[in-house]
Amino acid sequence: MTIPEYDSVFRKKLFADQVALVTGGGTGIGRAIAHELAALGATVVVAARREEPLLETVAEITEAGGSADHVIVNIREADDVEAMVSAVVERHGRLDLLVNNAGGQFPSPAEHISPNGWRTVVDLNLNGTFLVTRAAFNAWMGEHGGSIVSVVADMWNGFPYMSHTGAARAAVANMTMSLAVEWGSRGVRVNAVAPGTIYSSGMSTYDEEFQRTAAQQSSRIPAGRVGTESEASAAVVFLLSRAAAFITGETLRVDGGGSLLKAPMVPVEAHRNMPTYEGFHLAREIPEEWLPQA
Ligand SMILES: CCCCCCCCCCC/C=C/C(=O)SCCNC(=O)CCNC(=O)[C@H](O)C(C)(C)COP(=O)(O)OP(=O)(O)OC[C@H]1O[C@@H](n2cnc3c(N)ncnc32)[C@H](O)[C@@H]1OP(=O)(O)O
Ligand SMILES: NC(=O)C1=CN([C@@H]2O[C@H](COP(=O)(O)OP(=O)(O)OC[C@H]3O[C@@H](n4cnc5c(N)ncnc54)[C@H](OP(=O)(O)O)[C@@H]3O)[C@@H](O)[C@H]2O)C=CC1
Repeated sequence: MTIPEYDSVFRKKLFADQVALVTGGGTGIGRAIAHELAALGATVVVAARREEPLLETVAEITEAGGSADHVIVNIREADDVEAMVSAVVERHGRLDLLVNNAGGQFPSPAEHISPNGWRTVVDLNLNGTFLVTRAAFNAWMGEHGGSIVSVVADMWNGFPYMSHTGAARAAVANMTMSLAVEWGSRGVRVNAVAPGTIYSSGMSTYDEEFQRTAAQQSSRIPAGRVGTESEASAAVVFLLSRAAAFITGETLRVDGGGSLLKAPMVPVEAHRNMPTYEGFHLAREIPEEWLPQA
């Protein structure tokens, strides 16, 4: 099958002569970002643990007329990360753009997350993101400038049943602000994109029940639907580009307005387990009909 070039809204040579590293670039949102950057002239290196999806994405980009390459990495391993960034700079001579897109988690009530499960998700989404960011700065960007975008998540009102990832992504948003301040004088911009529910290929890594819950999110999104991989990619590409030259330390929500609603992602079970406080004996008692009905 012939692969058409990515139909980006941005202009063709926006990233000509620039080198981009996209972690998790073999699948889903990362793959869309890799395609879009390549269509806009960047040489793109995609990196992840599984080689097959990386090879497929590289082949697609090459077929579409772009320039791409891959590196195998586990971003949770500091040595792997150093080797990845060194390989990019050795092979391509520079590293202008970094997209920290690799990430993931599993749904679970907090009390059932094992210590190792918590550590694994925090290691991947927070520590891994830091390791890659630090390596890119030390190997190239600290001296030559650059632009970094990390993919986080809609965690502003907490992330029930994915509390590990909520904590890790909030920490990345905070780290984004710190690094924007520390590295501004080195010509490095640091931003993040927070997707809401995106119908990405990553959704099929979850079981049917989770996917059903995710599909039902449309009713609590002002846009009336979930998002596409391209919609997440466009926001990342904008923040990487010169059009965002005066934006740093920002986390841009790409969620169709979903994070503005107070409605929880999962309903609260009806219960009467939260005792009231009445410090004043003349205070009104909440009447029966205002309490949850069985
Ligand atoms: C019902 C909930 C709310 C619904 C809301 C709907 C709204 C949708 C919003 C969607 C937002 C986010 C979307 C996405 O991010 S899309 C997809 C991104 N991709 C992924 O998430 C990839 C899938 N996940 C994983 O690959 C893994 O979860 C992980 C990232 C953790 C990588 O695991 P790894 O293979 O390295 O880890 P191990 O298998 O070795 O396990 C390490 C410890 O973690 C425990 N674990 C792993 N999976 C689970 C599980 N499903 N449940 C419980 N525990 C798990 C595992 O047992 C290990 O711990 P122990 O050693 O103690 O056993
Ligand atoms: N889809 C959605 O609704 C949302 C997605 N996100 C986030 O967006 C990002 C992209 O997700 P999406 O495209 O949907 O899902 P995918 O599961 O397709 O993407 C996750 C990517 O991360 C890579 N990855 C995972 N662990 C590691 C690791 N230890 N080292 C290197 N690479 C790793 C995976 O490749 P491999 O397994 O080969 O290593 C995969 O390519 C993720 O961070 C995700 O959590 C955030 C909010 C909502």
